[in-house]
Amino acid sequence: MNFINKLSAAWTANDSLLCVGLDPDMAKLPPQFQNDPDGIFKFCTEIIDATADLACSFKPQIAYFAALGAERQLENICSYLRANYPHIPLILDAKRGDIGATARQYAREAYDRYGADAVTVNPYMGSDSIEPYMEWSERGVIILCRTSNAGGSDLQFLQVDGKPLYQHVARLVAQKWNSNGQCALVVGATYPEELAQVRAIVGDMPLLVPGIGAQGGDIAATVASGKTADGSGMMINSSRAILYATRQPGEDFAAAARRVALETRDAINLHRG
Ligand SMILES: O=c1ccn([C@@H]2O[C@H](COP(=O)(O)O)[C@@H](O)[C@H]2O)c(=O)[nH]1
Repeated sequence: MNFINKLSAAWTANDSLLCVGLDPDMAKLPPQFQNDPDGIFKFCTEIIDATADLACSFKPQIAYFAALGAERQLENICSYLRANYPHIPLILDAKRGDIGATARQYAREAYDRYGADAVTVNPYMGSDSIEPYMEWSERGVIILCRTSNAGGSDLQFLQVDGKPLYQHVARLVAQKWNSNGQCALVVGATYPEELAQVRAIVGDMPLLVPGIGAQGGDIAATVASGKTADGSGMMINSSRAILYATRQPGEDFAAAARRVALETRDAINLHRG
């Protein structure tokens, strides 16, 4: 099954637009994992087991693994996801961007090494930097459009022919790059007005929407701005707010993660119509 169909099936199966982000920060892990050479794997797989029935996707952010030399643990987490939850899309958040020959290696890393259903990429280097990913025609290519950080405005808001650059990216992807129907866009929940603009440009294209939870994006405004006519169309990501949800010392981290994932999934669903 291709990425878009798998995502659509997961929206329905789990009645969820929630993407659970896997950003394991060693300093924030429960103490039992901190000196364990397999601690990141154990932490992430417990989070996955606790939230898998509430999520439409999982999104490991590669920097949290690479910074610690923990790529092997990321490989094992991806294998675990594919073996135990093959119906839930795995999105590798890598934000890659390079010339075609190098991009092909990044695509191999995401799709072959990690077995990701989709990978995030940066559009700044243009179409030939994106084309290698398209050769994996069943996999998704998720392109940065209007990112959730304040500094995203420095370039993404530059006016080009009377429109902000992020709108040109949305139009370019929807009208040209998405010829095989495998593209999605990243649009931050912190900018609901721009999210609505992107939705108007791209029709039903899926959007990866980070920025709720720790970044403070408003769930009601996000859903109202980004949903498609059938009340879906988004993978709304929350990472730290779920991973580090314990409120009291001694509280079980996985149970706390499940509690927040459930609250978030249900808060999103309240506004889907
Ligand atoms: O515009 C973007 C693109 C990607 N991200 C990534 O999403 C998560 C957000 O984590 P939280 O803890 O929920 O804030 C993280 O992996 C970012 O690298 C983003 O935030 N904004």
